Amino acid sequence: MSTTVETARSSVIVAIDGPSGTGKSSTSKAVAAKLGLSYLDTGAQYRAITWWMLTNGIDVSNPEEIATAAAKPVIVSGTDPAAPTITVDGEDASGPIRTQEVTSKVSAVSAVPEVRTLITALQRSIAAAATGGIVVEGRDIGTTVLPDADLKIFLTASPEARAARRSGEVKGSDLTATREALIKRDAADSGRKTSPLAKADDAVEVDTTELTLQQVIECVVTLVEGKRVAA
Ligand SMILES: Nc1ncnc2c1ncn2[C@@H]1O[C@H](COP(=O)(O)OP(=O)(O)O)[C@@H](O)[C@H]1O
Ligand SMILES: Nc1ccn([C@H]2C[C@H](O)[C@@H](COP(=O)(O)OP(=O)(O)O)O2)c(=O)n1
Repeated sequence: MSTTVETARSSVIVAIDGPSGTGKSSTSKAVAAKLGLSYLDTGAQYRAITWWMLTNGIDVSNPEEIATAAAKPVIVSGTDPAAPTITVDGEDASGPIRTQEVTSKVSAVSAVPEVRTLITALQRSIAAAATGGIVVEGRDIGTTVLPDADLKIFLTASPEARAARRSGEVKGSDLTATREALIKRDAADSGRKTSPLAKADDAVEVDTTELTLQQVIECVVTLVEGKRVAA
């Protein structure tokens, strides 16, 4: 029997954190699909609550207003890595959560402690329900959400590489502006008081600057399989 099949049958929990554009989503989805695990994009949940705030007239520059409204939207994440979904109050939010407006406001909304408490509880319940194992990606998964994860990975890459990857996704985008926006968001996410973007002490750091996506996927699959063999 191959180790891949054995791994797929274990209920391994993998936490993948890191700043924007390091390859968390692409890597997590591919690793989960390859090993038969569920997949959770926690950034999509913070984007979803931000989108709800913006479309419901909440002043997102006012943390008290955000805190008061935080429990109102019902956010549901589908965890199939081949077709991850996200709905807010039953409505498909996968498109609207990727707009520039949401991207520019998500750090402010996700810094509010009441928002984090609610979303963290949601993430833990999804991970607990994934009896076949799960790959969860975000900013504070290894440090706060799932500190007992079987494997923690912290992806990094140079700001230049990350900006080039991100601008490659949007036709006609300005590389310098993309780089500046990434650095600004990283600073906000790393500098907030409540569970900031950080590497857990026991996380394996993988610098993806000079690696292809395929190489990163293979590296993480090998690390997951290593955990399975060691267990
Ligand atoms: N190692 C890599 N080399 C080149 N491009 C990559 C690499 N990893 C990811 N990408 C590309 O960079 C973009 C951002 O990746 P993504 O997985 O969304 O990052 P994150 O979730 O960390 O923000 C995507 O278009 C993806 O295909
Ligand atoms: N676990 C998480 C995941 C995301 N966030 C916040 C901070 C991030 O800037 C936003 C958006 O995350 P997302 O992973 O979608 O960001 P990118 O794919 O890197 O653009 O959400 C968070 O605070 N904690």
